[in-house]
Amino acid sequence: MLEMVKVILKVLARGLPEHWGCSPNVFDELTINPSAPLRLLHYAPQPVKHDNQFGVGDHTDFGNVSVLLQEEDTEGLEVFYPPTETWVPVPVKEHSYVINMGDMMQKWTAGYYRSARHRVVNHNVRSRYSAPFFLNGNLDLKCRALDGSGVETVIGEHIRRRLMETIGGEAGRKLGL
Ligand SMILES: O=C(O)CCC(=O)C(=O)O
Ligand SMILES: [Fe+2]
Repeated sequence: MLEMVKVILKVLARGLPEHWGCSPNVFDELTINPSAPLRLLHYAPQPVKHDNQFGVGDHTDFGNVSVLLQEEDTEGLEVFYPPTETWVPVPVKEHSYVINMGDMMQKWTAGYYRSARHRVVNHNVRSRYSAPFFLNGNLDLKCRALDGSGVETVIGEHIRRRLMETIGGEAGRKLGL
C-alpha cells in the first residue's frame, strides 16, 4: 500500500503549479516512518432511509492521502460537490481504489488540493465492508505551505488537533489525547 501511495505522491507533486518551483520529491519525506493506519470497516444494512442516520457522518479525512477499497455491489460513499451543494454517490468499480486528499494535504498545498467532504450511508440490504488506508505521514515533519505564504504545520500536531476536534472529550481522554 505504501509503495502505491509513494507513486500517488509523485503524481501529486507533478501536478502542483509550475511557478511554485517544487521538487518532484517534495512529498517524499512523508513516507519515512509514517503514521499510516489501515481500517477495516463494517456497515450494518440500513435499507430504510433516515435523513439523520449515517454509517459515517459528513467529514474530511485528517491526513495527506486516503486510499479506499470498497466492496463490490455495496455502494454507500457520497462526496459533497460544492458548486451544486449536493451529495454525489461514488460508484464501486472492480479492481479500483478511491483516492482522496486529507486536510493536511490541503494545508500544505494552500488549498490547491482540497480535502473533499464525504459520508457513508449503507442503503443496501446486506452489510458493507470497506478498507480505508490513511497516509497521515511522518508525524515530526514540518510542512511549510508550498505557495510561499509561510504557514507551517507539524503533521503530528495537526492530526492530534483534528482528533481532539472530532472525538475530544471523554473518548479523547481515554485514548490519552
Ligand atoms: O467506508 C468508506 O467508504 C469511507 C470511510 C471513511 O470515509 C473514513 O473512514 O474516513
Ligand atoms: Fe473518510
